[in-house]
Amino acid sequence: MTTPIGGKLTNALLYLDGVSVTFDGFKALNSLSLSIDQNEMRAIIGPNGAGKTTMMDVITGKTRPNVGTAVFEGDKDLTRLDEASIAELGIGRKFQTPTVFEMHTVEDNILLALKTDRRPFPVLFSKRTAQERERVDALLERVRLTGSRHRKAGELSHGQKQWLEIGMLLAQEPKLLLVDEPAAGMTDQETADTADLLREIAKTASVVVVEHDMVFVRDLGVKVTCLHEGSVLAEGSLDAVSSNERVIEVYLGR
Ligand SMILES: Nc1ncnc2c1ncn2[C@@H]1O[C@H](COP(=O)(O)OP(=O)(O)OP(=O)(O)O)[C@@H](O)[C@H]1O
Repeated sequence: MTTPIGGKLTNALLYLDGVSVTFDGFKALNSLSLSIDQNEMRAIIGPNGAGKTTMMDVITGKTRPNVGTAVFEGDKDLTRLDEASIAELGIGRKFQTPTVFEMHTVEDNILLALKTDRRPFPVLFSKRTAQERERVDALLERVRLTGSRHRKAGELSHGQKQWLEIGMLLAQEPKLLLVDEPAAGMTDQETADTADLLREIAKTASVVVVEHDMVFVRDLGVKVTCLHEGSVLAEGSLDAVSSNERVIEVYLGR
């Protein structure tokens, strides 16, 4: 463990140390240690079953580690908080499949996600404040959906639905955004736009992206962590990680 800094365990935004999760005797995470800085974007790669999803589950409180440290902002023990409290701290998670309100318009989806009274009736039928309108406009612009604001979310392309859901998560003003395989099923153009979008988001929040698409990971241009059998196999630039013999052996292939 590091020395406490001003009463905090670490200056990192997210700090995992020695985290293990065992399912029926099988170690899905095996003494995993990982640290994400403020405004850092990190790409997580690794073969199927490496523990990527389980790691996200630990961070969001869905799964409790058997042992280990998981701390947010230096002093918030994620292993003692439930999922709702962790979301409230500012940790947002984007699952692989987009979940938007298909029958509502794009802008109403964003409005529903704003950090205000989120019950559908007051949100959709009460008068919107000028401030809310401004926030919705800014979020739509950010996720490249201004031109589609009046369309039903169900009519959007797969890539646009992913952006809409990212916009809904941004409406919650996360400090850390966890994103699971955002490029899966996207066109090349959508994939490139998504890399741009995530880089923009990383100017104001930290982002952890789990991804198998190496072209996309290269485009992100960030530090990469390769997981294998529940712990970190290699970490560094994509060039360094992808030329690591063990990474080639267990993941990238020859
Ligand atoms: N609830 C569970 N019960 C039993 N085993 C589980 C459970 N969740 C995950 N596992 C096992 O733990 C290991 C790690 O799984 P995990 O889903 O975290 O890997 P992953 O890196 O996300 O893989 P993928 O790339 O396929 O999504 C796998 O072998 C998986 O079968």
